[in-house]
Amino acid sequence: MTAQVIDGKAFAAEVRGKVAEHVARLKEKHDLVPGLAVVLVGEDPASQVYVRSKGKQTTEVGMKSVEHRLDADTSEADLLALIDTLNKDESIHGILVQLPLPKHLNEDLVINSIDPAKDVDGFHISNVGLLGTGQKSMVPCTPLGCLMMLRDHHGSLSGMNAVVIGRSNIVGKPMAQLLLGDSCTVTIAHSRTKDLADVVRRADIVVAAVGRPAMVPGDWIKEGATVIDVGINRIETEDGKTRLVGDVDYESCAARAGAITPVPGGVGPMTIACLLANTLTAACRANGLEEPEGLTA
Ligand SMILES: Nc1nc(=O)c2c([nH]1)NC[C@@H]1CN(c3ccc(C(=O)N[C@@H](CCC(=O)O)C(=O)O)cc3)C=[N+]21
Repeated sequence: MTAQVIDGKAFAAEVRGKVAEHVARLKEKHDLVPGLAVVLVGEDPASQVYVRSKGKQTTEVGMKSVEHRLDADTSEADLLALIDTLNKDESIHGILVQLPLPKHLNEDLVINSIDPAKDVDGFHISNVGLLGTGQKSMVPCTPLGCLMMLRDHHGSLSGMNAVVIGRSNIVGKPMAQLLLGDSCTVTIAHSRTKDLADVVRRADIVVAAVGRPAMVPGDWIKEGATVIDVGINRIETEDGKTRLVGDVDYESCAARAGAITPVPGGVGPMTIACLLANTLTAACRANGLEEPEGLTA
């Protein structure tokens, strides 16, 4: 079998098209422009990749984009003061603080100071609790993007065996919650999981989110399974250049899977599209307006 390639780049463009349409309607009918503020502290390289396309795409769909770049040695008090200002700013509906933060800043404290209604990353403890209990929340962008691709490919996910490799708060855990919400039988595997190969071999859906280049070989994949590769690892090639690879060994996994997301061009673009979708959702909720369909969990 050769896997169908799930084109995240094309799907993300479709999602952005829907967002743009809805944004245009909000502007026309309600004179409302959704606004997204991104706060970047210091110069983490992974965050740079992300910020590059993000501001451009935000304005492309007709939303307001604000960027706050702070020095790496910014104090916690100063960062909290900025978040407080953004919380109170009615033109801002979404606030994203780029992670990781420099070590002297308490990440949990900072994230939990964001107004949960503006927490477009879905990382605030209130949103985590709402998602975990099946209530309306802001859903983390990467898992939301993965869910959209899975729903698009399969229709219903009900009863499928899903294995999530990775237990991070930003991908693994919320991904598992979303799959559970769609009635999958969910296993969360991680670095200490015994017989990981056998666990993965049972999966109809494999979501790899560990951050280790090509750590899932093709012979772990059940024939016909769907493989969602969340990893974005920059590795050095023999000729001294760098290249992006995922957490799964693409060639060997594609040879066995029914469908697979590539890296780049898979989950990454969907993450940004979902950030825009979440900002739109937040703006609608803040104004008591109908939410866009198919852009939330
Ligand atoms: N609070 C917070 N929320 C985040 O969502 C967040 C963050 N902090 N910090 C940094 C990471 C990184 N991240 C990426 C998203 C999309 C691509 C993406 O679109 N990648 C392209 C490739 C880009 C390239 O070519 O270098 C792709 O996979 O096709 C990459 C990285 C979001 N992050």
